[in-house]
Amino acid sequence: MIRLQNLNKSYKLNGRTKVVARNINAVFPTGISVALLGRNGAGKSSMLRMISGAMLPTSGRILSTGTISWPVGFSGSFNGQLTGEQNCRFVARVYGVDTDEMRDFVEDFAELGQHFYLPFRTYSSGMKARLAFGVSMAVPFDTYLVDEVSAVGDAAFKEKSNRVFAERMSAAGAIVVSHSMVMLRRTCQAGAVLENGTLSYFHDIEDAIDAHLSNMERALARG
Ligand SMILES: Nc1ncnc2c1ncn2[C@@H]1O[C@H](COP(=O)(O)OP(=O)(O)OP(=O)(O)O)[C@@H](O)[C@H]1O
Repeated sequence: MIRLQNLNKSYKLNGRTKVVARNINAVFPTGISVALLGRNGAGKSSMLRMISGAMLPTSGRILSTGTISWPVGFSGSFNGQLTGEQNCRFVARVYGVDTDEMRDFVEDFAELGQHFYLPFRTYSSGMKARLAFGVSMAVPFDTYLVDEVSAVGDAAFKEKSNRVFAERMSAAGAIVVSHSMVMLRRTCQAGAVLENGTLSYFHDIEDAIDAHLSNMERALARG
């Protein structure tokens, strides 16, 4: 369970204040995949960054009874001088995963060939994304945070990514940000809608999508 307690977050930019969380109190239950919906700029990525611990709220707390991933597919923490394989081993040690198992899983999943043994800085963006997705899936978290990663690669690779993610979801939960309702319907049972700093939680993904679409229509009508 992830509990947001009196959560506030605002940014100050060029003398203007943007509020993305206004005294939010909410619970994301354990073992459920929740879509995080909201219009562009509503604060979805900010919310995921706060839940992952990468960014602090302005005030309030986020409490969790289980482990939470970094945003799935995020490759910003890899060391460019280390090979893909060495980065894997490093992450395995940090998260207490068997290093050989992690290496074998990621090598097989990411399909990087010899690049797996070359420095990460030499990778194409697709290779980086494949390594990052593989490493994310190799660590068993209670909740995975997913920010708009439509799987990279060809159709077969996408199919494999979806399959592995679905396997992880059988024993874990997720908070998923995506503008694709197809992807969210496929992945999530529940939904939370962020609008003007307020978060509304819906146990049924369809109710969340309805609320989100209504917000979009209202915004369009306002111009
Ligand atoms: N570091 C920052 N400094 C100032 N403003 C920021 C910062 N990060 C985000 N913002 C602003 O906060 C708001 C929310 O951004 P965020 O990326 O969390 O929204 P989002 O819902 O994920 O958007 P999108 O759907 O467009 O990806 C936006 O108006 C953005 O410009």
